[in-house]
Amino acid sequence: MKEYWNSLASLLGVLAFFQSILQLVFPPELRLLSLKFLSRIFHLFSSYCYFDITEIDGVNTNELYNAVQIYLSSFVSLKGSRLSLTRALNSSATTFGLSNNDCIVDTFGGVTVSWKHVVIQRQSQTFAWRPLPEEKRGFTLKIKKKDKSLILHSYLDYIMEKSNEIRRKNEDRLLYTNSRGGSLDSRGHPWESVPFKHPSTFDTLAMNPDKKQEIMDDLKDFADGQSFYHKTGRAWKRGYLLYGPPGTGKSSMIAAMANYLNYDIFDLELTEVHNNSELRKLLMKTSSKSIIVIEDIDCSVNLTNRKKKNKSNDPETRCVSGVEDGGNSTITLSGLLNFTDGLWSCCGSERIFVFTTNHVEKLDPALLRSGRMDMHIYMSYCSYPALKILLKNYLGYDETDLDSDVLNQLTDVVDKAEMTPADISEVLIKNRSCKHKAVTELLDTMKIRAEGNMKCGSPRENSSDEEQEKRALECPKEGSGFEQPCKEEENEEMMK
Ligand SMILES: Nc1ncnc2c1ncn2[C@@H]1O[C@H](COP(=O)(O)OP(=O)(O)OP(=O)(O)O)[C@@H](O)[C@H]1O
Ligand SMILES: [Mg+2]
Repeated sequence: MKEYWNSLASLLGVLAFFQSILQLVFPPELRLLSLKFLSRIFHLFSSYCYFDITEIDGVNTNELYNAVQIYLSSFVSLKGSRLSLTRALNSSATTFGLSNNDCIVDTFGGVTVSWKHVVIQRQSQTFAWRPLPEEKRGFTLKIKKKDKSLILHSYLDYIMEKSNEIRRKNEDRLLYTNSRGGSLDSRGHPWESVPFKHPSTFDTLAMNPDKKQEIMDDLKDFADGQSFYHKTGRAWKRGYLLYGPPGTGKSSMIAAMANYLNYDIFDLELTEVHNNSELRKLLMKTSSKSIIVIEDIDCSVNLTNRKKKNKSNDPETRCVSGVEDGGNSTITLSGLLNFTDGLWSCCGSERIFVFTTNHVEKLDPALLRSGRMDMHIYMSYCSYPALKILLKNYLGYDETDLDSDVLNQLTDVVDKAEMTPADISEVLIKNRSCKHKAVTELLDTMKIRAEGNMKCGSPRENSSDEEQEKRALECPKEGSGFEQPCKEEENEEMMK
């Protein structure tokens, strides 16, 4: 060991000697080159090697940088002496980080490695497609040359895995939005995020318990299904279509799904996306273990002037939204389908697509076919089993807490009243300080609604939930978001 230090000291002495000679002999421009050359020689003899992990790799964010930061923050608070502390807006967790130029030592598989956080000021920008951060940040990993293969193969994978685990466990999950349109922030992200705090869970969701259990089982199977999807050659993704009247819990269901699986949510505002390539970029920037949501998909469809301009007979190339200007600034249905189904949909894994609509009959069947939307979930008006959940949630009431006569009346009227869980919640919240009053007022409201429905003829009288969807699938063009070109247009096409 002593010998080693002696030889290192003499090598450094030689380097210093050469440097002073260089300063005397060489002009300044050659000095830099010669120093680089000497440092190469030094590294050649050194038993260490170094890896730089920069925050931004070209134009993209370096996932490894983020992973290292999260991984180190999990134990840096115990080992480090000078730390940087951060807390995101609305976040409930404080994050520890290494300060500028500070080092920390870690061990993996009996091997010791050293991490250094390097922050340097970026030179003033002359021209850039997008503003870059003022600082250039990165980690330098220092390891012994002989440990290179262990560290590069196992340690970095371990860090990625560990950081994902930590992120899921400690960090608030995030709700992302693309409200900024397609523009990127200084770190190259098209999505903005806030901590996701929606309290809805499957316990609080009022719906038929069997249906609820079926959905929960399906989600669990999906989340645990890595090997199944791999074995069967399927992309590890799943699509759910939630449809039903307003206030029946579609958005609450999405929140419950995210809370159940511990996934982030990417809430895609389709009207902010200008064309297919922007849509693809947004998709590429979503992370694994996430739910990608398009709410009210029928309302994202802009039919203005579509008949005149869009003459394609192919339903999959019709315009979905945006202003048409020769095809460059529109999203086509095929673009949307590729988003959920095509090759690009497989960049990343373990992702769930959820579309919601109040009018399933307005959707193009291409969107509904299985493989795209694997499960169609009808969120219905409040049924008796769902009412029981609401009474438990808001009043703490079980069936046994209710008078048998009231119970019978509720059972009798609940379906006829066709009230949404949102309507019922309103009555219960308003009277929650007096439980008895809450129940009687709810019963009265239900009776009035049921009577009204009897008089006017309920829109649902002649069709069951499933029938509604079947009808929509059988004659999708009526009122569809993707109408057939009219006869005149068809003739024009044929003349060409
Ligand atoms: N099934 C349900 N279980 C529990 N609460 C519900 C349910 N449906 C609605 N609610 C209550 O009503 C409110 C509105 O529900 P939500 O936003 O989930 O409805 P939605 O179906 O998404 O409506 P829209 O079609 O207008 O988007 C929620 O805040 C929730 O408290
Ligand atoms: Mg909603």
